[in-house]
Amino acid sequence: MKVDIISIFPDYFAPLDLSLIGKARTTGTLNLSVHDLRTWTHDVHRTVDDSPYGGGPGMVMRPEPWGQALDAVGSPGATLVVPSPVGKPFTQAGAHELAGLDHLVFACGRYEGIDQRVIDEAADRMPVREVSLGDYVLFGGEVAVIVILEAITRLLPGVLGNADSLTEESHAAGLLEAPVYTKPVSWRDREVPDVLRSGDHGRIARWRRDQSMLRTLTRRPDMWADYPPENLDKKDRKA
Ligand SMILES: N#Cc1c(-c2ccc3ccn(Cc4cccnc4)c3c2)n[nH]c1N
Repeated sequence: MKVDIISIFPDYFAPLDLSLIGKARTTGTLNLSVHDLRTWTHDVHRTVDDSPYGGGPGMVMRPEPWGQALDAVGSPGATLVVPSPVGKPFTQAGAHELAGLDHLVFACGRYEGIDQRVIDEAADRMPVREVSLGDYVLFGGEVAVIVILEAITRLLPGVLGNADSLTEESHAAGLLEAPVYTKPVSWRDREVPDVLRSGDHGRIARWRRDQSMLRTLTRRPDMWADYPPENLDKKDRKA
């Protein structure tokens, strides 16, 4: 997968050299490039923002640098992903959709956002996905791109050592994950549930499914209302 990120803070993405994303870059699974939007400015101050038409607080990102950046970085198979407070909520299903694409271009806005004409003009020549991480306001899109890119990269072939980690993932099945435990078996007078030490894999699977359902019911009634998701195999539908 080819990924290009355009930002006025390219150093924000230094963490993407670490851990499993860094390994995915080294192995070639992820072909990631980060670009400084100011590359496409031509004034001495390398200006990327200006005051908003119609007045109002803050500044807006100018369209010209973005237009030239997308011209330079885009490709016939590219999809533009724009983190935004007004975007569609980003979900695991959205991560799966993006993980199946060949080329993603992430546009990291700042200030009060990017001139709307950049999004509209881009949509005339490529798919555009405006996505939001949640109902809170960040300073810009960079943190969202790191989150989105991590969710996507986990789904790419060969990135997660144990492929079962993906197939057993509860979010994919519309539930929250069950609690996890490791050694020691007793810690500060708290014991690992006996079932997890029973060696009875069927019983363990049922316990984990029950815990996932209980957590989802009590913590995420919105998810519970949609459970089971349409995409769930019939074999997984039994309680
Ligand atoms: N994804 C996502 C986001 C953002 C987000 C993303 C991109 C930009 C670019 C600029 N801002 C700041 C800003 C813009 C408009 C009004 N108020 C503040 C951003 C916020 N905030 N919250 C999320 N879940």
